[in-house]
Amino acid sequence: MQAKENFSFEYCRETADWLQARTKQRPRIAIICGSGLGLLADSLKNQESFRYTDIPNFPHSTVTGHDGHLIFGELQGKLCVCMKGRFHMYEGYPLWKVTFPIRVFKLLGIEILLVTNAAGALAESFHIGDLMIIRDHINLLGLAGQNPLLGPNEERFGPRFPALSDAYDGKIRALAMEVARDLGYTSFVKEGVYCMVGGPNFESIAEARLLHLLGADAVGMSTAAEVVVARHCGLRVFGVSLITNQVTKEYDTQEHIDHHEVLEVSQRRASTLRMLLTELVGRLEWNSLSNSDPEDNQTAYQNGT
Ligand SMILES: O=P(O)(O)O[C@H]1O[C@H](CO)[C@@H](O)[C@H]1O
Ligand SMILES: Nc1nc2[nH]cnc2c(=O)[nH]1
Repeated sequence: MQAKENFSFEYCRETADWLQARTKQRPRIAIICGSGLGLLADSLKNQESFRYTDIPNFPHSTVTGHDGHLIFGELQGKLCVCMKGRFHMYEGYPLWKVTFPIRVFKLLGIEILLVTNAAGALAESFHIGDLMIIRDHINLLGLAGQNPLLGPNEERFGPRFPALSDAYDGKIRALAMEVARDLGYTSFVKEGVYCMVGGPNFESIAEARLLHLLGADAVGMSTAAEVVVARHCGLRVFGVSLITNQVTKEYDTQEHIDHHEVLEVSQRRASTLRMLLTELVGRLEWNSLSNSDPEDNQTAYQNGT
């Protein structure tokens, strides 16, 4: 149990206010770029960029492939805020800090969170370079008691006991599949279950076999904790994993995954992932996804109000 430090509403508010005092952009979509996947952030138009080290209360990126900038801008005419680099528990951050930006996003008016990550394949049918739309997750840390929502519940964000049975938005997943079909991506866009482990080591053979037996199709060291916090505060979530490696499940192999290989594949496939997400963002229709009207915020920004 965290004793002293934790999320507080005021702490998140301070960060959100700091950002809103420095940009007139009022996005409703937030995107988290996984390892080596920052290309998407670079393609935002009318960018306003903030270094994590300058943002009050924000953790700092320490991992190669996680640049450490929060970028506001437009994608397909829609205002977005993009984390070019995320935080992981293995960096030494408690999970409430790993997921701190999600609650800041909520206070910024974000309604939809798009998460990306690099992940290793456990399913035999997955290949390096595939994109896995996340249907569900196994939050291994959460099951073991390491949850970002530990501690007193902040009712202004959400309920004590949030449901997670519909964590990954069905409508957005269906739309993404439609986009994949239209782009001719169906041969390498799959759906599956992502498992979050703590890292930083990659899996032993026995661990890989266990995770596969548990129903995981891909494994990584992020995302599920972010999604727990996002769902707690009512954000709609879409997630996609880029399969950067096969997780070894056999003892007679000489293969050894390393982070350079993960980054090499991420960077090689980043433009494909960017295409899928750009097209998806372009097709997100607020009316069919939520009850509120995005025009309010878009107009406010365009008028400079
Ligand atoms: O999940 P993202 O941030 O994409 O990064 C993945 O890549 C790193 C391992 O190479 C780990 O941090 C793993 O979680
Ligand atoms: N835990 C884990 N994280 C990854 N991130 C990218 N590939 C992997 C992997 O094989 N295992």
